[in-house]
Formats: sequence, C-alpha cells, structure tokens
Amino acid sequence: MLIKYGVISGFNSLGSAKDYIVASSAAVLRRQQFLIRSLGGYTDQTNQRRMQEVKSMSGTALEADSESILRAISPILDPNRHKGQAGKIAVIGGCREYTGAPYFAAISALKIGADLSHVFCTKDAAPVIKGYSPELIVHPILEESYSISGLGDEERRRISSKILAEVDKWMERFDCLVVGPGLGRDPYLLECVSEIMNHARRSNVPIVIDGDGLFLVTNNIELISGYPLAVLTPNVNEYKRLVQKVLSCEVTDRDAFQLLQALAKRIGGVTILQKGKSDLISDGDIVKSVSIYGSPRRCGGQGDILSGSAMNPAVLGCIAASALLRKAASLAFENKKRSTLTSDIIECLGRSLEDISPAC
Ligand SMILES: NC(=O)C1=CN([C@@H]2O[C@H](COP(=O)(O)OP(=O)(O)OC[C@H]3O[C@@H](n4cnc5c(N)ncnc54)[C@H](OP(=O)(O)O)[C@@H]3O)[C@@H](O)[C@H]2O)[C@@H](O)CC1
Ligand SMILES: Nc1ncnc2c1ncn2[C@@H]1O[C@H](COP(=O)(O)OP(=O)(O)OP(=O)(O)O)[C@@H](O)[C@H]1O
Ligand SMILES: [Mg+2]
Repeated sequence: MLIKYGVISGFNSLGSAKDYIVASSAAVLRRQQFLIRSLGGYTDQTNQRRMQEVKSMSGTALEADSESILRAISPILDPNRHKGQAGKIAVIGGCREYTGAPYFAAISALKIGADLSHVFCTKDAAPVIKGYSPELIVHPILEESYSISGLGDEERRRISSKILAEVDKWMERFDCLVVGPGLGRDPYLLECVSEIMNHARRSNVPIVIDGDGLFLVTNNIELISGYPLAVLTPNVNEYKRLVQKVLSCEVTDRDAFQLLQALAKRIGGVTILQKGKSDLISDGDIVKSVSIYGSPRRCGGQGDILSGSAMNPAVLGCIAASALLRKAASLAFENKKRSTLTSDIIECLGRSLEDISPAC
C-alpha cells in the first residue's frame, strides 16, 4: 500500500517536496507525482492544512490515532489506474534455510494493496517460494558461499557484479524494497545485498530492513545512516543488538521512548518501528505507539507480515502497518485461538483493512 503522505511527510511542505522532485530520478518522480496526485493536487496552502490534519491524526498523546491514519493514507481504488500503480515491491530474502519469511512479507504486500510483489532469493529457495504462490514473481539470483566454494576471487567478483546487474535491471521500477526476511547470514550473500542497498539508496528507493537485514545493517550502519527513506523493524532481540552497537548501552524497561528516539536520531533520518507488546515508532523527532488489537499468539512470521506491510517510509506508514497487522492478528485469534498461525493472520489482512478503511 503506497501511502499518500509518507515520503512527503519527510518534508516540511509540498514546496520542498517539489524541489526534491526536480532533483530526483524517474522512479522517485513517479512516486512523488503519485503522492501529489493522492493529495488531490492540493495547493501549498491547502496541502499545509491537510498535512497538519494528517499529522494531528498521529495524535498529540503518544498513542497514535492509527485507524484515522490508515483511513487517511489508504489509496482509493482508482478505475483509471493501470497495473503497478498501486505499488511494486521487492523482497530481498530467502535462502537455503528460510523460505517462509520472504513469502510472508511478499504476499502481505499484495494482500494490503500492492499490485506486484517480487522476491529476489537464492537458487535453492526459489522453487520452494514459487511453489507457495503463483502471485509472486520470484528471481532465483542470490548466491550463498557454499554454492560458489572453490572459485577464485576474480570469479566471485564477476558473479557478484552479475547479481547486482540482475537486480539493477528492476530497481527503478520498485516503489520499495524489503531487505532481510529469511535472508540468512552468509557473508558472501550479505556482501551482495550491501551493494544492492547502496544502489537502491542512490535511486532513492525506500527500504524496509527486517530480519537478517537488521543483522547486516547493525554491523554496517553506514548502509542506512542519514537515509530518510529507510525503515528498520527490529524485534526485541534485534533492537537490543542495535542499541548495544549504536548507543553502546543496554535496553532497560525505563525511558523506552527516549531510548528509541535517541537511536533513530543517532543513526540519522531513519524511521524505527520497535516491535513488541506495543509497537513504538520514531523518526528521531516524534515517538508514537500502537497498542490496539493484537493477539497473545507469538508464532514465527508475524514480523514478516509487518515488514511487507510497512513497505513505505516514514512514521505514518509504520503506524498504519502496525495497526493492520495487530487487527489481523486479533481477527485470526478470535477464529483459531491457540492454533493461530501466521498464514491465518495473512488471510485476515484484507478484512482488517476493510474493517478500518472500507474500499468503497
Ligand atoms: N518461516 C520462516 O521462514 C521464518 C523465518 N524467519 C527468519 O529467521 C531469521 C532469524 O529470525 P529470528 O527472529 O529467529 O532471529 P532473532 O531475532 O535473532 O531470534 C533468535 C532468537 O532470539 C530470541 N528471540 C526472538 N524474538 C524474541 C523476543 N521477542 N523476545 C525474546 N527473545 C526473542 C529467541 O531465542 P530463544 O528464546 O529461543 O533463546 C530466538 O530464537 C530471519 O531472517 C527471519 O526473517 C522468521 O521471520 C520467522 C519465520
Ligand atoms: N507481547 C506482545 N503482545 C502483543 N503483540 C505483540 C507482542 N510482541 C509482538 N507483538 C506483535 O507482533 C508483531 C511481530 O513481533 P515479533 O516480535 O514476533 O517480530 P519478529 O520476531 O521479527 O517476527 P518473525 O518471527 O516474523 O521474525 C509486532 O509488530 C507486534 O505488533
Ligand atoms: Mg523477524
């Protein structure tokens, strides 16, 4: 779901967004024009007022008004739009060990409104993920060390450049990358993904970083520091590791909001969605919380649904994704109770969105 105010909300007014548009690549131009169309072509004054309305929806109190935000940023089903204009995303993840996570992230994006959802994964993972669903466009191009063992450095570099070129062919067309679900921690694979992230950043493509993508950026924070189109979605463990690495301190129960704000500020410009009993979201300036709905089931894969749903930058997109997931989890739990699985929650995403923001 491409949100209306996400990237522009990173600007203080539509005017500065227009400056940004002039200097941006075609892909960003498309995204920004989409966003301005979504604003209904407001003039600066009207947009300022609209922006204030939307910002105020985030609520002055810590708890975000997530339902109003979701309603405000859910794009209309415009009969004049063609395939792809509601969003094209790519999940970079899926390896010999993990195939569920990239599937969960990629299919969730489709379920909440994206038109096209790609997965770039290793050759081993591809047939498995393709087998899960014909809806996904699965590219078997990533490599893990074991599949290129015995090759010299020269050959390894050639393969790495070929992988990058394969992804680059598509890069401009994506509205968002989701890096990390089921990526694994193979050094050669992570080295390639670092390069893919550098290219995405140069093309101003928003990047959601989750799972082993957080392992990668925690050890290479320069990949995303100062990039306002980056969203990090750490769970309890991943958050602890990030705080230790960036702030050199431990996470305690005290001052959770201040710590999150300090972390986002120190990394610079990024948005962080700290997953937990309440989801906390900060871009270093504001801190918002989403505590509504949810379920007591902690089955694996729920974070992957979130990363596939948050596929847009900025605080508003994260608030909306968190509310959607938590509502879907509560609907699934109502029905399946202790046997609730992530696939049950995915099946409730549509109902979750309709209950909060009816299509028409
Ligand atoms: N079906 C699939 O293909 C799926 C694949 N996935 C992929 O797996 C990769 C690794 O992801 P991950 O979440 O297992 O790694 P990480 O966060 O290091 O946790 C490891 C250990 O940390 C702990 N721990 C975790 N959460 C905690 C919490 N909330 N509170 C407290 N402790 C917590 C817990 O340790 P334990 O308690 O077991 O000692 C856990 O075993 C990643 O790429 C991801 O995308 C998943 O998305 C799931 C579905
Ligand atoms: N204790 C909790 N109570 C209620 N909801 C929770 C709780 N912990 C997490 N959640 C919800 O579940 C979502 C996923 O959080 P989780 O910690 O499972 O992520 P994760 O470990 O990355 O998941 P995954 O298994 O996909 O990697 C959160 O965004 C939050 O909305
Ligand atoms: Mg996770």
